[in-house]
Amino acid sequence: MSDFDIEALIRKSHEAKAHAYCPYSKFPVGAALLTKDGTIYTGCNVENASYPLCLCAERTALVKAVSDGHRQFRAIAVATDMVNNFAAPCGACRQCLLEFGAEWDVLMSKPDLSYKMLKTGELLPHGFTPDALQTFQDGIQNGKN
Ligand SMILES: O=c1ccn([C@H]2C[C@H](O)[C@@H](CO)O2)c(=O)[nH]1
Repeated sequence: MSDFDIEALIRKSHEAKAHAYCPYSKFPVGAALLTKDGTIYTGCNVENASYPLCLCAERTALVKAVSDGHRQFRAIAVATDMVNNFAAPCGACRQCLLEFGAEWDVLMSKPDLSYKMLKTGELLPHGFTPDALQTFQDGIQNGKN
C-alpha cells in the first residue's frame, strides 16, 4: 500500500508532458516528483539544437525540487505517449534519482494511466552512490586508501 495518491501523481506527469519542448525527437516526456512533505514538482524534457544538451523530464523535476530545498522524495511518475511501453527513465536519470536514495518509488506509465512501479534501487542495481564516496573518504582517514 502506498501512502500517496498514485493515480493523481501519474495524471500530473501526463499533464506536465504537454509542456515538453522536443522539436527534434518529437518525443514528449513528463514527470511529477512527490517530495516527503507532499509537494509535487513537475518537469518535461527540454531539448536543444545542440543535441547532447537535451534535458530529460525526470531531471528537470529533480533539479527544480532540489533547488527549492527538497532532498527527500517519495515517488516520481514518468509519462510518455507510448502505448506499448512503460516510460522507463534513461540511465542518466536513474543515476540522478539514486543519488537521493534507493528506496523510493518510480511509476512508469502509459497514456491510459496504467503503470509499472519499481524502487529507484531496483531500476539501477549496483549503482554508484554517495555511500561509495563516503567509504572512500573513511578509508583515507584510516590510512586504507
Ligand atoms: O527517461 C527519459 C528518456 C528520454 N527523455 C527525453 C530525452 C529526449 O528529449 C527525448 C528522446 O530521447 O526524450 C526523457 O525526458 N526521459
